[in-house]
Amino acid sequence: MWNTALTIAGSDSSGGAGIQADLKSFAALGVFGMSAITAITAQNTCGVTGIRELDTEIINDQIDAVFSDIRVDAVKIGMLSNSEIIKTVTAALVRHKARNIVLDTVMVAKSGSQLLKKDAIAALKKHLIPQALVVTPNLYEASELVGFEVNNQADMKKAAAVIKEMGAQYIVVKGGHLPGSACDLLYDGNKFSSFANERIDSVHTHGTGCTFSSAIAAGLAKGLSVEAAVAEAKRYITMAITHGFALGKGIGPTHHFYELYHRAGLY
Ligand SMILES: Nc1ncnc2c1ncn2[C@@H]1O[C@H](COP(=O)(O)OP(=O)(O)O)[C@@H](O)[C@H]1O
Ligand SMILES: Cc1ncc(COP(=O)(O)O)c(N)n1
Repeated sequence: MWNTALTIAGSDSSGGAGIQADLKSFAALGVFGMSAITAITAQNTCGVTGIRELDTEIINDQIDAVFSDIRVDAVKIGMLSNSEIIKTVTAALVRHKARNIVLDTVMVAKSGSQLLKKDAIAALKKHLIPQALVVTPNLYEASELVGFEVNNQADMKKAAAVIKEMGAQYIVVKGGHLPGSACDLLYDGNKFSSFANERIDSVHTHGTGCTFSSAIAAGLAKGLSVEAAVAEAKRYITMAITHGFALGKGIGPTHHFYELYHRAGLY
């Protein structure tokens, strides 16, 4: 019997981030992946050259089609683009009593393009964050959510507590953009746990946030606790960045082959 995960996110034509990174991560971690596409981006390793948001009817229909037929063990949410899409996705997830929702608060691509309209941040806070089991903001996203700068571990703790108040059950503030070790902070409302790894000196980090949040969803789909799913996702993203590669002329993608290594006893 397969464990399943649904990604609700944008498409990245270059395959490094978005829906494509999510499905690759699910497959590498042994989970059957499904998708509901919110927006199509024309994108490569150098940047985003076009965005088309899908209309909310077809977004809703994709989610309904999956839930009305298939057991969904976890849901990963990525690029949502605007507040109407946020409201549609939230309503569908509530209607279907979706479990194990991992919300990656995607706002701006590493190459600089806006993937969530600024005026949609309020909708994210009001509608979707309260439905999430785990929210995974990076430093910039955490700061946009809470309204103050998040630049160090102390700020990360303060931000996690504020996001917890918004209604999420667990918060992982990602420290990938801090100098020094790559240290993420998990907060469950009571205690903080750190997940740290040596920083990998690589420019090929296109899709790291997508990969990390999908790996958490894959762990939850397989029945792991949140702590164990975050720990496994941290190992997975570290390997995926270690083996990231120069595809194209810009920021290359992470590499997804954890399960093969794992099965071969190499990791
Ligand atoms: N150079 C790096 N070396 C090791 N881990 C990294 C590196 N960059 C990011 N990470 C890790 O990748 C995950 C995604 O983080 P981050 O890059 O901060 O997110 P985002 O893609 O949303 O900006 C986190 O677990 C973070 O610690
Ligand atoms: C469709 C889509 N979703 C998410 C990201 C964020 O990924 P990154 O921050 O690595 O650019 C992206 N670039 N494209």
